[in-house]
Amino acid sequence: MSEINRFNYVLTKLRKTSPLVHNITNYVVMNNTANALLSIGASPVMAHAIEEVEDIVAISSSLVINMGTLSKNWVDAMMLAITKAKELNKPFVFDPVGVGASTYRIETAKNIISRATPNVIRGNASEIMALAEITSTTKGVDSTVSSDAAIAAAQKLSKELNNTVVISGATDYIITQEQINEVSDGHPMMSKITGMGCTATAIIGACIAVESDYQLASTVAMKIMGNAGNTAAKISQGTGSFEMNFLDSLSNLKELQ
Ligand SMILES: Nc1ncnc2c1ncn2[C@@H]1O[C@H](COP(=O)(O)OP(=O)(O)OP(=O)(O)O)[C@@H](O)[C@H]1O
Ligand SMILES: Cc1ncsc1CCO
Ligand SMILES: [Mg+2]
Repeated sequence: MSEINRFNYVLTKLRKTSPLVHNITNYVVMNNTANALLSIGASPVMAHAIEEVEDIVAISSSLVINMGTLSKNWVDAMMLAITKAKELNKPFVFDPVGVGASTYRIETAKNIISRATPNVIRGNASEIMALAEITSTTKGVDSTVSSDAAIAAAQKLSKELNNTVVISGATDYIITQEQINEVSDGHPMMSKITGMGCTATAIIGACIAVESDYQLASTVAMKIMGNAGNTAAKISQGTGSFEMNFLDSLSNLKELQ
């Protein structure tokens, strides 16, 4: 099977099975993320109450942990959810939003990773470099370095954790010890709308729910982002219409190119 056919096979599986994806994510992006998951054909649930996260993990096909807007109760809920996901063998993806920007984020990211290894980690270049404890200049939640600058950091992380590490940017790198996949689709406008990275992570969550080759699943997710971004950019006047057109493009995406 050609590479693009393998990608489309994963997309078809996603649309056919419509997996329930459990998100513990941030206040900023919660609505966009849920709509993006629905648009691509997955079924989102946003749930962070300590009282219910274990039950929600149990009925979901994957878990997305995003540390965009942290506070104590949310972190406690994340830890419970991660433990349950590992116990039940459900895949989980981690988005270390803004790690490096504060001691709290650094400590929380460390605690999350040591609770159980995320099957996939997706961040921008600054975040991946900070996570790999390589000197970085994280400024808030946006990246200050290009994605290729973080490749060595991602390889180090992936080797230590034996997982898939995704660096997003103009070119996305989807990295394991064995292989580096690259996706260069997409449009610069994508970095001008908040939460596009969080959407990428959530779509990785949807793909790992249906494909157990997590590097392949993550590559498909970044292709989905890139294809929809390309299509949306062609018909958008600016970032506002781009955001709306991006959802249209996700829902109308027939086949990955
Ligand atoms: N210059 C660019 N050209 C093409 N695609 C891009 C560009 N910059 C970002 N993207 C795409 O935008 C999406 C988000 O990546 P980005 O690295 O901006 O995430 P992020 O910094 O974590 O975003 P956020 O924290 O706002 O959610 C990815 O799918 C990536 O491929
Ligand atoms: C802007 C912002 N601040 C915390 S989370 C978030 C969404 C992008 O990650
Ligand atoms: Mg981000």
